[in-house]
Amino acid sequence: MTDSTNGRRQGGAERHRGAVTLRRESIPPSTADEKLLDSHHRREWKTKDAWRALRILSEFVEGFDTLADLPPAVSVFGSARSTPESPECEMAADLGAALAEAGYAVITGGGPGVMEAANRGATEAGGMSIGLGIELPFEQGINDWVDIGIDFRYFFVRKTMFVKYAQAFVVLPGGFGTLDELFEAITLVQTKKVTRFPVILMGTQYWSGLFDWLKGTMLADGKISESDLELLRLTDDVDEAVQIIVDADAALAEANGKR
Ligand SMILES: C/C(=C\CNc1ncnc2c1ncn2[C@@H]1O[C@H](COP(=O)(O)O)[C@@H](O)[C@H]1O)CO
Repeated sequence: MTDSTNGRRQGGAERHRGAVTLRRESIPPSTADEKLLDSHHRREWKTKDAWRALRILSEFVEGFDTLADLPPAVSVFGSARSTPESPECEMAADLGAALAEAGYAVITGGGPGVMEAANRGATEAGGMSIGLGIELPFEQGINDWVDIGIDFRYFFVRKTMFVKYAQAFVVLPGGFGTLDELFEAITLVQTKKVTRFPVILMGTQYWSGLFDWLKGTMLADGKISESDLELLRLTDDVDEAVQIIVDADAALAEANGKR
């Protein structure tokens, strides 16, 4: 690690474990998630897992405590690898700004690519920008456009926060991580574990192959129903995406008022 001209160390690899920041030789070879889920270390189950449960609990407490006062929010997902000039990052920045202007906080994974673009759009438009980071072997730290950032050790604790504090999910082009978040959300809505809320796919060309497969194979083979497919909305239009969310909010408020 070299020293920069202002006397501060240049940034290098960094790992975040809850409140703890680890650098250089202190970075462990594995993550907390890996240690929890690894079935090769059976002998640790008796001695370590009970303590891990307390750590998991503390992550829930930290998340609930920090996010409890958020205004209505939308979780935005997408690739960690997209470059700032990519069409999906431009769309994410526009979306972040439009959501902020409509009064929604924007929640992302706090990483680079689409996440950073959405956080940037929200911040530049004067909105609230949230980043829920995750400890990963190749993590890059929470992006600079996040106003409130939390670093999680455990994926499942972080995912609870994405769902609990969001009025809607918007999913832009991405890889496995994005698909995981998309299908978790849609499964929670399908099984009525959460109140029906919009799950919007943006980047119609990117998603069309998947959508066609869901319709032509999954639906055709009876593995999902027509109403399940209708849970997904597709658009490239930022204003339409925001309108879907606003309308769903209004419908929910009316339904709650009638109860
Ligand atoms: C891959 C690189 C950095 C990874 N950093 C991440 N930081 C925060 N959140 C992440 C990161 N990588 C994945 N995620 C989560 O999954 C989704 C994106 O995954 P995908 O596989 O790229 O689609 C995203 O929404 C995050 O919640 C260095 O380039």
